[in-house]
Amino acid sequence: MGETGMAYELREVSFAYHPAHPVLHEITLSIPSGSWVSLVGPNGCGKSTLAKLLGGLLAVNGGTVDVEGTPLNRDTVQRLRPRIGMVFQNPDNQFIGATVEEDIAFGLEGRNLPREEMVTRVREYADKLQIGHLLPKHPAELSGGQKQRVAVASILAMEPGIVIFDEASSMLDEKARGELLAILREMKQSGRYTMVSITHDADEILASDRAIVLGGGTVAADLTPGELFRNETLMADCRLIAPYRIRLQQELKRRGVPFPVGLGRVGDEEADL
Ligand SMILES: Nc1ncnc2c1ncn2[C@@H]1O[C@H](COP(=O)(O)OP(=O)(O)OP(=O)(O)O)[C@@H](O)[C@H]1O
Repeated sequence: MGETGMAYELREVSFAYHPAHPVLHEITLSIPSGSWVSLVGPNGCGKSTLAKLLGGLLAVNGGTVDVEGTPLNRDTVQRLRPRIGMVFQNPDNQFIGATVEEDIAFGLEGRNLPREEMVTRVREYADKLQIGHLLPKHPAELSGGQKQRVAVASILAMEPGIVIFDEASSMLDEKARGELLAILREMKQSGRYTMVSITHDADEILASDRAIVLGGGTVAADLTPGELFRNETLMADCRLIAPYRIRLQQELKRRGVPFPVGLGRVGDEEADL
């Protein structure tokens, strides 16, 4: 039931939409069960492509993607796909049902669950995502943030071992983005999910365990969020802006001013900024 998340093992993964233009070249990478990885990099470097390979929406041209020791391929993809949830950028494109309740139930319909269990599960995940009161609503009645919470509820109701967020918060306002981040943090804390998020949001990166920087079709860097934020070249390449407190710390250090006690630091790894 995905109680501890499912691990990824990528070996020399290559992919091209057109043979003349390779996008990813021999990527080797481990994502341990229950960990949360941020995938960052310049525009067009292949983040979404890698997310689709991880989600089984695209097939590799070379190498292997193992999910919990099973290679993701034509023979296994049907079985593994329901264990891998994906949340995309545009909340409108993900709504399938006529109501929130139908939308969350939709993915469960192929599972042959007894009707009562299905209703209980829809209610359980709607409550977890604090959208229980929205169950009878039509998508047109919801805000972008509410629609993204429905998308997450629909996926979590399937009890996946892996959830991939592809710029899931980028179309949301600041409040909704904060709410989605709180959900991601809770998911991480539960230990039930392995998570991959493609994001430009510094707070989201900071909340993850590790940042993988894609560049030149391969893994250009694999480091902690603190290390990434300290690396001004990588930050600029990836068009990322560090969280405010870290920028403040850096600016004070540049000017030789000690960081004021009591302002708090962002994670232990920032101690030597
Ligand atoms: N369906 C497609 N057919 C052909 N080429 C594609 C397709 N999708 C993406 N590409 C190309 O593959 C490369 C990688 O695109 P991808 O969307 O994976 O990058 P990305 O890092 O997610 O970009 P962004 O940060 O702009 O979202 C780009 O050069 C893009 O133009």
